[in-house]
Amino acid sequence: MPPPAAMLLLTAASGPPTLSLTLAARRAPLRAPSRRRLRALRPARIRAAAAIGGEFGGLGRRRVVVGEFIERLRNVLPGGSWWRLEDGDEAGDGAGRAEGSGTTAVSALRRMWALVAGDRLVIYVGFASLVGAALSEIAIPHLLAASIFSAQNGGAVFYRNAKLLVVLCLVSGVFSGIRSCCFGVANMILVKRMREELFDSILSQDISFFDEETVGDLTSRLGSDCQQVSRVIGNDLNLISRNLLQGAGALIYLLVLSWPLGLCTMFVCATLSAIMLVHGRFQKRAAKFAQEFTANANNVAQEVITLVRTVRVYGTEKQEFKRYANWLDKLYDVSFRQTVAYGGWSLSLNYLYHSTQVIGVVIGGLAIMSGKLTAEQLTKFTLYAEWLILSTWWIGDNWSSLMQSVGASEKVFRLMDLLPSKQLSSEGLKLEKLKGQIQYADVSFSYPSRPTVPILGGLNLTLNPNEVVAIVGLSGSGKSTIINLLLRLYEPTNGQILIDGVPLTELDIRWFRERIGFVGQEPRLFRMDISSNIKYGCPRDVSHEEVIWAAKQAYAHDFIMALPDGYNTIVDDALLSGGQKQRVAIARALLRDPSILLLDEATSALDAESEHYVKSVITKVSRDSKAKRTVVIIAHRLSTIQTADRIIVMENGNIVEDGKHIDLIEKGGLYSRLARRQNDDLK
Ligand SMILES: Nc1ncnc2c1ncn2[C@@H]1O[C@H](COP(=O)(O)OP(=O)(O)OP(=O)(O)O)[C@@H](O)[C@H]1O
Repeated sequence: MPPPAAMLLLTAASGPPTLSLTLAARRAPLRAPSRRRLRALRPARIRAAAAIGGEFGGLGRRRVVVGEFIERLRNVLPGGSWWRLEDGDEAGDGAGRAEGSGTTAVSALRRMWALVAGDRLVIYVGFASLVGAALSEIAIPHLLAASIFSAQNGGAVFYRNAKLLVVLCLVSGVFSGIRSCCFGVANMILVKRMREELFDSILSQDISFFDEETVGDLTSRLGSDCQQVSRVIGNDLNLISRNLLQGAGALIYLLVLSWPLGLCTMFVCATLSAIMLVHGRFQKRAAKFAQEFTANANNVAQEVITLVRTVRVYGTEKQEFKRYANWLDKLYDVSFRQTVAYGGWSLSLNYLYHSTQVIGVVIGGLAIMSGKLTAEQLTKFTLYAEWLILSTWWIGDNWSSLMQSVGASEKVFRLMDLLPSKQLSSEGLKLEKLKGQIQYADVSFSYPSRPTVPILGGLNLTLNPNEVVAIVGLSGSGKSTIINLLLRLYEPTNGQILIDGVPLTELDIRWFRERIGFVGQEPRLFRMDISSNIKYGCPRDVSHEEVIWAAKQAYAHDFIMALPDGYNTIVDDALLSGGQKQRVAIARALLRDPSILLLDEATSALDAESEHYVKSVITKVSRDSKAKRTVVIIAHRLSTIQTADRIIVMENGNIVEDGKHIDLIEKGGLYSRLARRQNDDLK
């Protein structure tokens, strides 16, 4: 029997099933339930008995052992605390978040239907084939028994039955093939749409959303959670419908054949269905926990692999392995309970299945002896009873799998339901020309993830068109935040930003961003060739010559030409030095020919010579009389901004000085102290 899906969740995202199962098993040897947990769960009554045992010797100790055993037994029996996943056990600390809104199977299926409704024809054909296959299959046991017993008498009836059997086998085979194919296709469509919608929803969230969500969590939702849902149509619904039809057919046949025997079988099936519902509900809850633990494990893996150089240098491999293995242990724990529950479900099935056969043979045998039933009828009964029980089993099996998928779909749908960032959905103004005047009017701001920490308090600042303004100040004083607000990555909590006199919130944000060139503190590159990295996001078509021009302006051309494939060399974040990445980012910004150029520590990773050249390029570009632009430069190295028209000095989210280099030096305030310290450092 297949392992429950939770055991494979991790695998779906990160490797072949066997590998992760082995890993999980190696990390956490079989244990049920853990002693540590049982000790924690042991009631005060037993602890008191233990104390008494200490005082009164052997008899007391034996009572404690028996008491412990009974308590353990109660915990692992159905309804015991071991099955209550929400309790403060090992699974609990990460799973508080696993508690969902309680999506029901019906509402989850309705959502899934909405995703595939565009291709409903495939599903209709699948269902039609399903009915065809089920009807032809349901007649097979009847014909089988009839053929065997007609063979005793020989002759035409036997040959007719045999011919019918062949035809039915063929028909059911063809219909089954079409059914599997159609449901498989529908399933692929479902997963594809689900991933597309989820990715689209994630991409359209406000930036503050990404301050709170982790990459591992989100990729888990896109990877393993969507994969888990992928079995819904292809497997679960398909097989549940088929077995419902076949089971109903078998039940009607049994009741017609012999109603007392039919009722007996019905009773067994009702018991199985009740167990199935309880089991399904448990699997749904467990799936949410497994999903949460998988996401946490993915988070750790993602973080550690991204920061592998830091891990290696600080020698924390073992520590990180433990952090990862800790989540695997939790995943193992919950999967272990799922497996035990599955075992209980199989045990009930086997027991009830064989009981039905025994009851059928005993009651049927008595009926044959009393002449109320023929041997042929009893054979047919046995075959259909078996069919009915197995159908119920399949329904139960797929029901629990369906519940796991519903559990996994909850978070996916919740993410899909998040409203997109307003700035992406609203149409705004497009000015005839962006002159480049920027005005911060009484702007206050706190990051949404830390709403009680004020970063800017009533900032008033006007940058004139074509002005080159440098912002300096101590680390953490809010310099980058000013740029983040201008880029509308965050919205001010108070006040507003005006561009050419128009509130930034009223402008079409795409139009505005197209006119901005931005080089961040730690520019990141996409895994594609250098030329595409330079062209990235450029709102107009650009020729290769223009790309080379921008690269030359940013002093990137020489190092690019030294790479194996020149401009066609595939690069990513790890394949270039910090200074090289910065130069590519500067080239990217210059290629846009922006009206506003924002440079946040754009020269911090450059060597002295490149910095000198890039500095002159920035000065040249910002003073280009043909292409006038407003330039905002954030810099720690004050030598890079001495020629700026204005220097703004920030301290604790406020502007404390504003003027030209020479004036600020003479003033003897924070700027001159910073400049002096840097000069002293150079001596
Ligand atoms: N996404 C964020 N969420 C919460 N707080 C943030 C976020 N980004 C920055 N901060 C906080 O806002 C404050 C100002 O940060 P900011 O990056 O604007 O400073 P800065 O002057 O540019 O610093 P540096 O010169 O070191 O880059 C800091 O205290 C920082 O911890």
